[in-house]
Amino acid sequence: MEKRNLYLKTTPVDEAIAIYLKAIKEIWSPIYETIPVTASLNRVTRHAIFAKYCSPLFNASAMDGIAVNSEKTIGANEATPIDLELGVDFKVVDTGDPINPPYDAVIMAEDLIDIGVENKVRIVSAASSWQHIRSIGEDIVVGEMLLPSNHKIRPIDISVLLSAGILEVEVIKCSEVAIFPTGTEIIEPTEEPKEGDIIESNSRMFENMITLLGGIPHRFPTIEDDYDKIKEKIKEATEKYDMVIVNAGSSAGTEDYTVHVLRELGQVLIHGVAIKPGKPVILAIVNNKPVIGLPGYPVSAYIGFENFVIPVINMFSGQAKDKTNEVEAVITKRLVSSLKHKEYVRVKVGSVGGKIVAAPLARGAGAAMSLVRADGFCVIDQNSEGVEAGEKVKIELYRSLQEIENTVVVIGSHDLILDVIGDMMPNTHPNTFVSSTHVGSMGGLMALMRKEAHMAPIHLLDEKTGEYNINYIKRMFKDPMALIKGVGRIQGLIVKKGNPLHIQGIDDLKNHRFVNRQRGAGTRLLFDYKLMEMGISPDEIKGYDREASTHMAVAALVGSNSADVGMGIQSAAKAMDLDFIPIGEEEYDFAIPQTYLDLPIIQSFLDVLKSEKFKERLQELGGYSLNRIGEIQLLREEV
Ligand SMILES: Nc1nc2c(c(=O)[nH]1)N[C@H]1C(S)=C(S)[C@@H](COP(=O)(O)OP(=O)(O)OC[C@H]3O[C@@H](n4cnc5c(N)ncnc54)[C@H](O)[C@@H]3O)O[C@H]1N2
Ligand code: MOO
Repeated sequence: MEKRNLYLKTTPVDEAIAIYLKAIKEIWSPIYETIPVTASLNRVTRHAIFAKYCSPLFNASAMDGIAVNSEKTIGANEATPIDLELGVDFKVVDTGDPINPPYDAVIMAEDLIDIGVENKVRIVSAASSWQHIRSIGEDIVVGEMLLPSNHKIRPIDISVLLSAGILEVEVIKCSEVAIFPTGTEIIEPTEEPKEGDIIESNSRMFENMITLLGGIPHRFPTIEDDYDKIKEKIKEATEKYDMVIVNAGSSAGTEDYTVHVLRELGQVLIHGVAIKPGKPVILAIVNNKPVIGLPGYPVSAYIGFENFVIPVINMFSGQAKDKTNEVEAVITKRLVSSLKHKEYVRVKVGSVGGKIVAAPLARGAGAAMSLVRADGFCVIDQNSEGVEAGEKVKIELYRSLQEIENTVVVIGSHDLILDVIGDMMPNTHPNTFVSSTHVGSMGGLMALMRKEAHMAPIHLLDEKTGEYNINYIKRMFKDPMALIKGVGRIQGLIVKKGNPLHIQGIDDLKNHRFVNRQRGAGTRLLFDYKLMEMGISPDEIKGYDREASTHMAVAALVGSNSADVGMGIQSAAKAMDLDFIPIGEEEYDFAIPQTYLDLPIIQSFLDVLKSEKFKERLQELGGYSLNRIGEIQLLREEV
């Protein structure tokens, strides 16, 4: 067997970065360059910059009107107006025109009275000297400091520098960063993937993160898992660039060569940091340049970049890391974390009834969508074993609090209609958003009880009455509740295209591989109801205990031949190009406390739900009936 890098010890995050930055400081000194001011946006000044010219450059009229000598206007009033003559007593000026002796004041055009005599105007109040004149140097005086050293240049700074006669500026050179994806399984996004292939995506993320930081990325083609090739490319890059990122191959796989190459070429200061995701980070110095190995999983790669690449680029550009926006929130789910690492849990954040709540998203290092969906991170310190549901936690937010407050928090059963509403809301009602988390109908009602959501989309069949939703809400809630009617959904069996196993109904499931929904999901209840009606025992269904958590997940399992059949909605089958056998129609509605009904964001949500455009989009998806959509049913009178 080939050699693996089994690393038993990981370094705490703060210690790792301190060791690394200290080592870089010893070998690095900043490089400067002089560039035109016009091209200096976001660059960082080396020295303080002082004005070469005054601004204004001369005494200038601040208004359109006439320039006068104020002495000649003394005594003017309604009873004793004064008439002034062009060329003798005044000169016509526009805003910005120079004002020179004998003139020392400007009267605005609208304060002049036309007396019908050519070249004459009348005034009925005196002008004070220097009125409506911007005097020389009023804004900027020669020699004044315009910008300090180590200042990041903004658009207004460029304008002021130019006004003060500065054409060039000495700035810190941008860091040029080489990026190397590695891995024999990695293909270009334009190639057709075969089994085992992974589409290259991380280097594009790094490239853009570097650009946002003001660096210059140089992204290279993927290097296959070949020791000598990796070695040659890294060595070459350290001769040309300020920093090198090597992606993947950082861990313990038999083809994870990065750390061995870096040990041969230079010095590996750290391999393995107490961070999750992101553990196998490598911090090295080769040829007096920092070389960072980031793990291959997208979330690990992102978090590794945030924690280790950003501090180095910021050090190079003399900048501190942007302060993260921190808020305190109540965590909606228990999070267990090991004392072995600091953990970055991605969360969705909402503001419900004056309380900020954070719902954890998928924790896997490969779950890139958790980063896309997240509003922030809940960072669990290395010395903490986790947090209990309902505990207060600190969240590093990367959306504004205002956006969070304008977001309808929807937790419950998933349906594609939530994605459609989420897509439409910000367009039809600017600055309003929908965030939806999928935990099944019962999970949604529980979240509503804990006041962690505004509404819960549910489809819960009462097995006794055959009625949907209402009884569950009445039974569970003391507070006055309402039901916003949603859609009728046709539920059925999702089977492969062409239905090769000739499945016609629940009767036919016995010999096939079934995939069920999770306990508490409405679809699961309907399935159990149907089994009961038909007198079939769950034991007779192969795969009854195999659970998927969304309709789309069920469809994906059938589509990939990992299951023969599953129960779900027609739109999921359609989206995956599968066949569908209808079993029954269910009511997918929104449970909501009555107190939230009048909130402006809920009103916007209702507007979208009732709009023609929304109905059109659902018709395109198919599988829905829309007779009562948007109707509000109050379930208990308010007390
Ligand atoms: N026995 C052990 N195995 C693993 C350990 C460990 O401690 N012992 N650590 C795990 C952890 S934690 C992580 S994180 C991963 C990181 O592994 P590598 O950095 O060596 O990365 P690969 O194995 O090459 O790839 C992981 C995954 O990411 C995909 N990938 C790689 N490059 C890209 C890219 N440019 N764009 C998109 N996706 C990429 C790759 O195909 C894999 O699926 O190791 C665990 N294993
Ligand atoms: O460090 Mo790995 O990223 O935890 O999965």
